[in-house]
Amino acid sequence: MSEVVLRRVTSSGSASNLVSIARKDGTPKKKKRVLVLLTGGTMAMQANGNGLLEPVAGYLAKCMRAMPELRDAKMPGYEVLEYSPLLDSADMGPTDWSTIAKDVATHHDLFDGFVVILGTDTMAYCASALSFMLEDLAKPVVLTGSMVPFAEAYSDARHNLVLSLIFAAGVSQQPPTPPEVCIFFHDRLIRGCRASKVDALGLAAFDSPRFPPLATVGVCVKDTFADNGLAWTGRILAPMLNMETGIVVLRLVPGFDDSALLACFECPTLKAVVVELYGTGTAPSRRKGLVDALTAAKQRDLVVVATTQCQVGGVKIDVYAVGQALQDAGVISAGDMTTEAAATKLAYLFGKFPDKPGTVRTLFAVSLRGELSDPGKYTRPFFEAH
Ligand SMILES: NC(=O)C[C@H](N)C(=O)O
Repeated sequence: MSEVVLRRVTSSGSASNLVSIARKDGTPKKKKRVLVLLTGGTMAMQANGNGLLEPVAGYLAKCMRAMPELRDAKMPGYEVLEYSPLLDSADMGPTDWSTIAKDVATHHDLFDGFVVILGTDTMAYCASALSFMLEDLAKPVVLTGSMVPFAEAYSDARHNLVLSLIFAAGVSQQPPTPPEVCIFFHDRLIRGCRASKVDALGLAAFDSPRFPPLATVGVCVKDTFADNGLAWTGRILAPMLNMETGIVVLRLVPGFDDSALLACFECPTLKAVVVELYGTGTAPSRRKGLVDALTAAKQRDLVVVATTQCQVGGVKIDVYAVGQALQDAGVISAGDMTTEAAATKLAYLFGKFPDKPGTVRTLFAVSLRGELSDPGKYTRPFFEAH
C-alpha cells in the first residue's frame, strides 16, 4: 500500500455536483464532501484464476460510480483515494495505518468526513490504532467493508457503503456524527477502539460488547452519540505515525507450558506484553513458571497488561487471592479495554514515549479515546463491606 492513486469519482460523475445541490427555493446549498480511502478487503475483491478472492485495482471505484444510491441528491459528494496495491487486511499493519492517518490529516480540512474501506479481518485493530493515532480529530472517520464481495448480487457492500457515507457526512442527523474513528457494519455504528470482529461468516461481523453502539440503523436511526460520542478537543489534528511494534499478545491456556512465556519475555526487542487472562483477570499463581516469567518481565521493565478472555466485563486483578502474584509482578489491568485496543494503545504510547515505560504505564490506565470505562460501570460489589 505504498502509492496512492486519486480517482475522482463523484455521485453524478461531475465535479460540480460534488460542490453544490439546489435547495427547494433554487439557491445552491453546499453539498457535504466525504473522502473515501480504499485500501482493499473483500468489498473490492473478485475471484482470480485459481478461484481465490483478491482485490482488483480500479474495480470498486468503477462500481461505485454506477451505483444509483450514491447519486441520490441527499447523499454526500465523495472522492475515492485508492491505494496501490490493494490489500487483504491480513497483509496490513502499522505502516499502512500510518499511511491512512497521514492521508486523513492531509485532507482533514477539505472534507466533512472520511470513509476507510478495508478488509474485516484486521479492521478492529486498524480502527483502534487510528483512534489513538489521530489525535485531536475534528471529523468522523468511518471504517467499513463487507463480508461478501461487491460483485455478488447478495452482497452487504452497497448497504455498508451507503450508510458509512451518510454517517461520515452526518447528512441527516441532528446532532452530527461525533469526530471519532468508528466502524459501520451491518446495522450499527460502533466506536473503533471498542470493536471486535465476532463472526467469521455472518453479516453482523462486528460487535462492541463492552460499550453501547453509537447508533443502530433500522427503519429509523437510533443514535446515542449525543450522549456517548466524543467531542472535538478544539486542538489542531496531530497524527502520531510511529507505532511501536515490539508488542506481543499471549492467551493463557490452563496447564500449558509456561517456559515458552519466559523465552518470549526475554526477546530483546520486546517492549510490552498483553496477557489475556481468565475471567476478571486471574492466572495460576501456584505454577512457578508463569510467576517467574512475570518477575523476569518486571526486572526488564517490560510493560505487562492484562485483558480478559471473556467477551463482556473487564479485568479487576484485586478480587481473587490468585491475583496477588500478578500485582506483585507489576501487571497492569486493562480494565474493560479489548485486546485490540490494549495492544494498539501500547503501540501508540511507546511510539510517543519510546524510552519511558513509566509514562506508558501511567497513560495506559487513562481513557484517551473512550476505550476504557470507569470500573464502577462494569463492576458492582455484590456485598458491601461492613
Ligand atoms: N471480509 C473481509 O474483508 C475479509 C478479508 N480477508 C480481508 O480482511 O481483507
